[in-house]
Amino acid sequence: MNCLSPSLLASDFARLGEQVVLLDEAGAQYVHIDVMDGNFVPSISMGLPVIKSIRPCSDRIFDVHLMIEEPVRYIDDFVDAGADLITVHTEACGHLDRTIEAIKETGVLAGAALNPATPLSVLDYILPKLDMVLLMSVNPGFGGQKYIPYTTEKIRDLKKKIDRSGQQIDIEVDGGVNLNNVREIMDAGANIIVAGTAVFKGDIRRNVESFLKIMEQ
Ligand SMILES: O=C(CO)[C@@H](O)[C@H](O)COP(=O)(O)O
Repeated sequence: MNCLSPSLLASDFARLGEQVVLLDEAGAQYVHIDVMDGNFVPSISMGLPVIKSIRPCSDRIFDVHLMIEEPVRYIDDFVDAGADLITVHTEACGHLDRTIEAIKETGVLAGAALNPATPLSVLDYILPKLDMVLLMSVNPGFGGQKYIPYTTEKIRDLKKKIDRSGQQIDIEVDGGVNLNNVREIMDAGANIIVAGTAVFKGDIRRNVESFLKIMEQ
């Protein structure tokens, strides 16, 4: 299924709850929540209390992207706060298998994220355990960056790898996605689209509707 996951990093934090309701009403299927620790990535964004406070605003999938070192320490806390899908970075886990197992034990969906320059081979053995692979199409840490063009080839390669495995694993793409490049990204094989600036800049409802229209074609 094709899904839009607007990134709250680009939202108006003073009106966060309202904007989560608006995304839901406009039809976005996921809510993308970027958690940054100032260590794995340079920025510090939002964390557990924020997720807990917006959870009552929407029943949509809370897609929690952990850009933190050794996320295994906090899996239960993010599940308790309301995460439905937890994605950890392959580069941030000393023991990726243990971390993915810890997510799956809680019953929520498990994703692995790859920075732009990280090769797909890191997924070779772990792929069957994943519900989703997140390909970063910018270097993580900031919204509003430009899509890195070689990501499109990486999406195609990942799609082939997943098809060969015979499993149903989602491909999420995150960073610099807009109304002009989303079709190309989906044609390459992505089915979950993260968009921050392109959703929150201007008329949020109209932007979500425009994405959904292109994504259903
Ligand atoms: O994880 C990140 C950045 O680290 C992303 O989720 C961005 O927040 C996407 O923002 P845009 O590139 O769409 O503005």
